[in-house]
Amino acid sequence: MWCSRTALGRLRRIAPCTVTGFHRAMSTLPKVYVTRKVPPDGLDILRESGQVQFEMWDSDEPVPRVELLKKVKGCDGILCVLTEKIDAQLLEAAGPNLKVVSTMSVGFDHLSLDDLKKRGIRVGYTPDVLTDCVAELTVALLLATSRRLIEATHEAKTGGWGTWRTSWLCGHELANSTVGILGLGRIGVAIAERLKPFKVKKFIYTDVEQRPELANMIEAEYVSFDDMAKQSDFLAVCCALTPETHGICNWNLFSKMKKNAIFINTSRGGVVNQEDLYEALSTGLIAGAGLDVTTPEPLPTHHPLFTLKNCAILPHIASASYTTRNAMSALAANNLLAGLRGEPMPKELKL
Ligand SMILES: O=C(O)[C@H](O)CO
Repeated sequence: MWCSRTALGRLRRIAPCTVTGFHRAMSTLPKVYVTRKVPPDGLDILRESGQVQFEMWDSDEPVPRVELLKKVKGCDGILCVLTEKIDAQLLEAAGPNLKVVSTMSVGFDHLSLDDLKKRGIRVGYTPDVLTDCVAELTVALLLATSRRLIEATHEAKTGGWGTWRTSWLCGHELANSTVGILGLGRIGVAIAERLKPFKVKKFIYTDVEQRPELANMIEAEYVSFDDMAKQSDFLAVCCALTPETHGICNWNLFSKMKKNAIFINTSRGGVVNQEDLYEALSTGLIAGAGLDVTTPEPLPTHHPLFTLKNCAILPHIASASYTTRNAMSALAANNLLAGLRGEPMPKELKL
């Protein structure tokens, strides 16, 4: 249950899947469209601010594109989630009033930054508030993959559990291992901090440049991309999806990795070439993969990756705790309001 002082019931429902703020009648206030039912803390902030009139797509399903294009017309601000493409077409539909786009996500690959910049539209996002939650899930996924937990519970439930056997369901342990981090930021550091007590021998990282301040926090050594591939027993992908990182985890990477290596991705599916990953997993080139993100999402149930025992797939839940999702919605609302007031946002993306 969401931790909230204000339930959606306190908002006025005017049509299926649409909720408006109390201030809608005061038509001089900036107009905002909220593209998804967001957790209550953010809604409370918008409503109690008295600074905006807002309308929300009151559903857990994405707003249809046609509806979205209609609804953003004339808006001063948009509060969106990662499933909405904020591109030239949408900005054109919104028109010249649009000043702020606030996304309830740390990732921003769904935003066309060039088009936003060209139009002088400011962008808010939600880093930091989800770091602990994402790091926690990444560690859980890494352990579930390396110790084959999903396979093991399946065996136990479906009669595969015979007598105790010497090498049945053996996996790989963290003690004395080398953990590689692809893209060292706040989340990479938080993952390493959580893994350290498991007696990891060495942390290494690679990035477009060295990050000494962050690296010092976890005593991580900077290595080249190839060396990270060659040395890592566990490789955690933590980089943002950009044109530079698109498909960066491909055959070139997997073919250099150790046979016992475990590949973990909780960033974006687009950084991985999934055909190459399938090949690497199915031929034993690497030992296993844990994915919280895929392309597309949802990944169709007939996708070949689902047939592999050594591939654990989660439905993009890294930030899914009640506390974190509420904090993300509150930060997204505060970013939006600050942007509309023309003030610095708590977390603004520099364009
Ligand atoms: O970008 C984000 O915020 C995550 O992927 C979803 O929590």
